[in-house]
Amino acid sequence: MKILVLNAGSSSQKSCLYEIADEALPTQAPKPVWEGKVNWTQDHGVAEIEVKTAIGATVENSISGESPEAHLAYMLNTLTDGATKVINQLSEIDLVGHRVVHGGQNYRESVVITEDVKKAIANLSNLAPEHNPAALAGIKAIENILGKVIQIAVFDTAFHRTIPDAAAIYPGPYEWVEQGIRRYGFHGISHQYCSGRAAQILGKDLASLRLITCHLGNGCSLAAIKNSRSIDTTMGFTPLEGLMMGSRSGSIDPGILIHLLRYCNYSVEKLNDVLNKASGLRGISGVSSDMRQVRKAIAQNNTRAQLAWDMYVHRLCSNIGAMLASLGGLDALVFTAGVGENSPGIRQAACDAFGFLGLKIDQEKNQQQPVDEDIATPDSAVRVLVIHTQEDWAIAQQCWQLQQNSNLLDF
Ligand SMILES: Nc1ncnc2c1ncn2[C@@H]1O[C@H](COP(=O)(O)OP(=O)(O)O)[C@@H](O)[C@H]1O
Ligand SMILES: CC(=O)OP(=O)(O)O
Ligand SMILES: [Mg+2]
Repeated sequence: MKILVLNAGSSSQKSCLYEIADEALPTQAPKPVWEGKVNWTQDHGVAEIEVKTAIGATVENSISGESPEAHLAYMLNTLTDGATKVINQLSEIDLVGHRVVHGGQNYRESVVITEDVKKAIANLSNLAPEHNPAALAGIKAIENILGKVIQIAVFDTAFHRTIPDAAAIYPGPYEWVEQGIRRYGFHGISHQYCSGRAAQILGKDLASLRLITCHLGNGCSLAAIKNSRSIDTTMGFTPLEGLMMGSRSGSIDPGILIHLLRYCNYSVEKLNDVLNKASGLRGISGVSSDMRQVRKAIAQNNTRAQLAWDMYVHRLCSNIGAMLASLGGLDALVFTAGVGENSPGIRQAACDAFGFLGLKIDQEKNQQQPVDEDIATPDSAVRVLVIHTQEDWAIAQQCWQLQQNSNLLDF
């Protein structure tokens, strides 16, 4: 079965094609046969397109002008044409899976995308303005390019549906609960994938483990996982709550918002832009939202970059502490996503703060680009894992499973 996955971000569309046997899922993520990425981070209107295949063919191009949909069409065209051709026709694709960040109250599991589902994703765009519109654009582009193929939405909020009310409800007026103003949590596809992979690496039953998964990418969140379920997380009603992130503030005193609106001439739009795009590492360092650039600036004695690093670590540690309290103990701390997988310094700083638990990491292993590895010392009281998150594979698995359960392809 051929499953195409689209992972929409605010400034990129990543995509990959998996070929999976109809009979059974492999126990570990296979290499996608084809991977494509459209990046819109450069100048306005310029799309950088990168494509590679499992056998090493690549295509790189930048296109100026034309619509984002035309850019996606160009990327998908490389599936059937040129050096990266892996299939003869797009109609060979059986299912298309999409990462959809916000599923709200009604979508707690993966679903086949219908007109109603599209409307719901559009309505939830208010709550995930950087993410849901991009997913919807991907869904519409696929409709136009691939016609009637079955599309499936896999929600980042779904894994967190098990968070108990005491952790999920905000202490505002009770009407908020009735209006759906509660914590949903995000990065669920990644937190769930990493929890399963952690159990595999440790050779333990997932249900027996208490885990904290630290998804530290552009967006950052933690999840507390017990009995195979998410029981707490740091993101909330929107992906803005919790940790300090690349360009998002994470949690701040809501009184600041009232102050800015009342006395500082802020419009709601400006507030949204500042909190989502001009805060976090970027806002404090004044350098970049990218941890690599912040590190470089620190090496050049940039004091604001150092402050941004220190704040990031402080907030990471205090939130790990909060997850620890929800779990009542810890078997493994898991690091994943861009920063979690690639920054030994962040891992070291977070682990040092929990040395009092008897948690110890092997400094050498920590430095050596670990992938899906336990980097704790043999005598550490808590295991420490670095796991390469495979959101796209997790989405493909969900699509495969949904097809198995409901024979989608027989209709
Ligand atoms: N070698 C590295 N060292 C430190 N941080 C890194 C490194 N490589 C990537 N990153 C960080 O990872 C971030 C992107 O993480 P990623 O999980 O790919 O994000 P997303 O999927 O949210 O776009 C970058 O902004 C950068 O800060
Ligand atoms: C939900 C979220 O914050 O996603 P990302 O990290 O991809 O921006
Ligand atoms: Mg990501």
